[in-house]
Amino acid sequence: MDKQVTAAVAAVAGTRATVRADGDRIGVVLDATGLSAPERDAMEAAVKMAAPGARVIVTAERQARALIAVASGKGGVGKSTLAANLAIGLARAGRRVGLVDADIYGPSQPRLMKVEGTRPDAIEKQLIPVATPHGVPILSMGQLVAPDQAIAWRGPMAAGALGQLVEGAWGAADTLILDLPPGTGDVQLTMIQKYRPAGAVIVSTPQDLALIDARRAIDLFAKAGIPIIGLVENMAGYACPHCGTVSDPFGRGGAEAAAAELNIPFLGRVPLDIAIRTASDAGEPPAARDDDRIFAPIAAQVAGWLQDR
Ligand SMILES: Nc1ncnc2c1ncn2[C@@H]1O[C@H](COP(=O)(O)OP(=O)(O)OP(=O)(O)O)[C@@H](O)[C@H]1O
Repeated sequence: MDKQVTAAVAAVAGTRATVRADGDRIGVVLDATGLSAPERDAMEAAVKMAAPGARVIVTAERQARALIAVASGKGGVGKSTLAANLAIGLARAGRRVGLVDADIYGPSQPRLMKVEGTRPDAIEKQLIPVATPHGVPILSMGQLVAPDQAIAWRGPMAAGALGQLVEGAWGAADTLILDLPPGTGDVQLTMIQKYRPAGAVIVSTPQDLALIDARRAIDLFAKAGIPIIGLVENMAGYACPHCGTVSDPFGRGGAEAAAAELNIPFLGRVPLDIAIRTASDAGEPPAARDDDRIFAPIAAQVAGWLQDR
């Protein structure tokens, strides 16, 4: 296909346009979801200019897009790591996934997804998600502010910026993973109420304290009427970097027992493994590897949940 035409169309319509061969003509499918009639007409005209003679089809159905919140009761438990790996795992399981990094206090998805330093373009103020090498486009708070700038936003500002991310030009994505800020304060509650995720995945470490925090996170979703998809126990057991043996310095089974007690599904354990940290820091989350046996089963359960709901 004519690469120049594809590039010219992308320049005016971003990810809203899909260019394909249509017999001996070129066909462009334009997703006008969310555009006003004048905006849609203007974009259609621009695409026709960019691809003279092409058949342009404008679609505007609302995508049935499921938003999945990844949350934790406190910071540093591996919520962002899980969100990145879950997004990649779901994409590998056949879903069209986008990743929204709403962690205003420590947006780390650009690094995890290997697009550090990128900034999203915008069309008519709508942000265009940034493609990543892992097949999961992202929009991150980290792309909207300088990396070393402390983000101490008040609730309404944070919610406004998050709106721009969630309402980006996600095109055909059927699933959005939302990496929430840690904690259970007003910022989180506002976000949950405003964007009403289809379900939530809670991340906790095995320690009692983290579990108490996790219970608070579960409570927050329960209050808002959002179903809990399940609990993931991170840093569960220590994987020896030399022999691979997993030991349990913090005990074993606490999170699983807590999940049973709270009547929510237990989605699995992720060991504390230096390889997970180094791979994630290098922008190569383990879920992107064919031999991943840790995140794939967790993603499969979330995919199953999405299918059955
Ligand atoms: N299972 C694991 N094994 C080893 N290191 C891990 C594991 N999970 C997360 N980490 C590391 O722990 C650190 C914190 O993880 P991460 O940023 O995902 O946590 P978070 O809960 O999102 O934190 P924050 O509160 O800053 O948003 C990172 O350096 C990450 O690479």
